[in-house]
Amino acid sequence: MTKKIAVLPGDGIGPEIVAEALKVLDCLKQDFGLEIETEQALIGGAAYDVKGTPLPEETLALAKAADSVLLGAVGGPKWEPLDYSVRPERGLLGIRAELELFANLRPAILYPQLVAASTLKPEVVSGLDIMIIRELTGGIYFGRPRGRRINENGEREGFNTLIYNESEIRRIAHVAFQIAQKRNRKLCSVDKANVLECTELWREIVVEVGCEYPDVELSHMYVDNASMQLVRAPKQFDVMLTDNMFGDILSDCAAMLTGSIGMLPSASLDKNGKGMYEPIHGSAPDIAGRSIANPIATVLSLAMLLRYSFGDAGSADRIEKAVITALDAGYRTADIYSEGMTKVGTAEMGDAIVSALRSSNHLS
Ligand SMILES: NC(=O)c1ccc[n+]([C@@H]2O[C@H](COP(=O)([O-])OP(=O)(O)OC[C@H]3O[C@@H](n4cnc5c(N)ncnc54)[C@H](O)[C@@H]3O)[C@@H](O)[C@H]2O)c1
Ligand SMILES: CC(C)[C@H](C(=O)O)[C@@H](O)C(=O)O
Ligand SMILES: [Mg+2]
Repeated sequence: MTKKIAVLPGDGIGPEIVAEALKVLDCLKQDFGLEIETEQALIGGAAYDVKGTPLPEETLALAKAADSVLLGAVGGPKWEPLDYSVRPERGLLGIRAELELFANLRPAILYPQLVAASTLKPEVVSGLDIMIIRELTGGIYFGRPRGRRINENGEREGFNTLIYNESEIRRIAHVAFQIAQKRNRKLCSVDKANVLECTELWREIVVEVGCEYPDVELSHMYVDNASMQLVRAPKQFDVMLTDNMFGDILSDCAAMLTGSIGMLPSASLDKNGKGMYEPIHGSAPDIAGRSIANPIATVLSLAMLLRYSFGDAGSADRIEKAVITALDAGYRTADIYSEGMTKVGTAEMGDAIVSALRSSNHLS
């Protein structure tokens, strides 16, 4: 049966990078017979400009009705003067919450072709393959009360609430342990249990859930140390489990170990495995409209979509191999460029991936 993907390009570089992922999808449909239909809708700044809201009702309805969602990126200085409630990022947080996408999987893999682009020395980083599991619908991002007020001294105050209940921690911990079981049976839970009660509870629950997975070696690390260890000796990690805000920060940090933030895809899943897929980076306003953004994170997000939401590991593998072939051929967008390589723009990188995909069909 034909499956449907809701495509939400967003703003900034979002439409540029999503266009390349759609080229890859078209190739899979034409050359490999995939039966998938797509429908686009507005989100973020693009939606605000037309509809006055970053998450129009019809976008949410489409996302709910579709089998899966592919998203580009949202946000930028153009919308920063707006009230927080209608900023582009609100659209993204809103759709994550509405679809109950609590499990965010952010794999950080260093392709051998990009060792020179990593910020770390080859011997420290070669072979890097980490899976960061980030809780996505709770914690300080969503905790209440939140807001701004004038305090008793007449000063302005801003406040947010870091809150997790037991079941929220338990369900993301189960996801992390199950992923660890399929990988190298090593899980590091990252928290700030030495200071914050909320993450003290996090650690307690993770230990409890861990009793159900005796085959997984569980360790704990404070987030400040974890960020240092990530850039000192990242290969000590296999699966990392952490909360919403720490996961946001640690995944950007891990991205640079792989050469660029333009390389990291993500899957955000609900309890039934329905998901939304997006690169971990933002709308990159500094390079938007110049056709130089790296589309690989978005193309790899499409691969994750096919693997996790549609159970099509074959097509996902094909896309990942095509990315490797394009890198092998020396194509590099500016963010991953190193001497001797061929510098290309967003569309040329997409074309190189599509042509690698096509040739893999002729070879098979
Ligand atoms: N998922 C999302 O939609 C998402 C994620 C992060 C940030 N944002 C939003 O994006 C806006 C810009 O945020 P920011 O500048 O802090 O982070 P950003 O990730 O957009 O950009 C950070 C830096 O990385 C570069 N970069 C990002 N993606 C790239 C790509 N594919 N290829 C090459 N270079 C790339 C940018 O040019 C910039 O120099 C903000 O409004 C922020 O809230 C959105
Ligand atoms: C834009 C923002 C709301 C978002 C987040 O903090 O979750 C982004 O940084 C991400 O990593 O997906
Ligand atoms: Mg982020």
